[in-house]
Amino acid sequence: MSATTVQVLVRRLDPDLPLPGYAHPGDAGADLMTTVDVTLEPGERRLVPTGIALALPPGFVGLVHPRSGLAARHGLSIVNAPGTIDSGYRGEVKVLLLNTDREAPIVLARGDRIAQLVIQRYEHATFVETDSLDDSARGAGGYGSTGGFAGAEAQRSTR
Ligand SMILES: O=c1ccn([C@H]2C[C@H](O)[C@@H](COP(=O)(O)OP(=O)(O)OP(=O)(O)O)O2)c(=O)[nH]1
Ligand SMILES: [Mg+2]
Repeated sequence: MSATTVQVLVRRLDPDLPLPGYAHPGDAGADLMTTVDVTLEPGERRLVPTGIALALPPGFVGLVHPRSGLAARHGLSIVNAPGTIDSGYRGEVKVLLLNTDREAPIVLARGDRIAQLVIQRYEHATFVETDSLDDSARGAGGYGSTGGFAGAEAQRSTR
């Protein structure tokens, strides 16, 4: 079964690059490209233009996610992952890339696919103030209250 589709108007600010596209029919993310050549030194971050501006319909949000292949192979990430593209935003979509590698620079060329845009529906809440919240199984437990990973437990027991 394929996903439902929503029409999104796109301005190509850089007409020589293609529209965002899905690599496979079942993919959640449409790949975004850099319009510029960029070299990120180890630890460096850079706001990179994608050459597109969107008009997402009301009730939809665009989330800019890293690409896992570039993350695994080169350490390329996104500082604010996932970036939020509001439906009212008409400016250029940009990606705040980060080279997490400690040693190697990451060299990107114009047209390289640097991130992926996931388009989702969202809800707006009405925030209703109250003095007490109902009980739940989790309660106020968080930040590792259910345990960590095996290595962390082993480290603790040897201290
Ligand atoms: O990765 C991103 C994140 C955001 N934006 C654009 C679209 C978004 O609608 C706008 C504002 O983003 P956000 O609300 O995350 O940033 P802010 O720091 O809260 O800025 P603002 O005060 O403009 O809301 O910036 C991008 O192009 N790429
Ligand atoms: Mg904001």
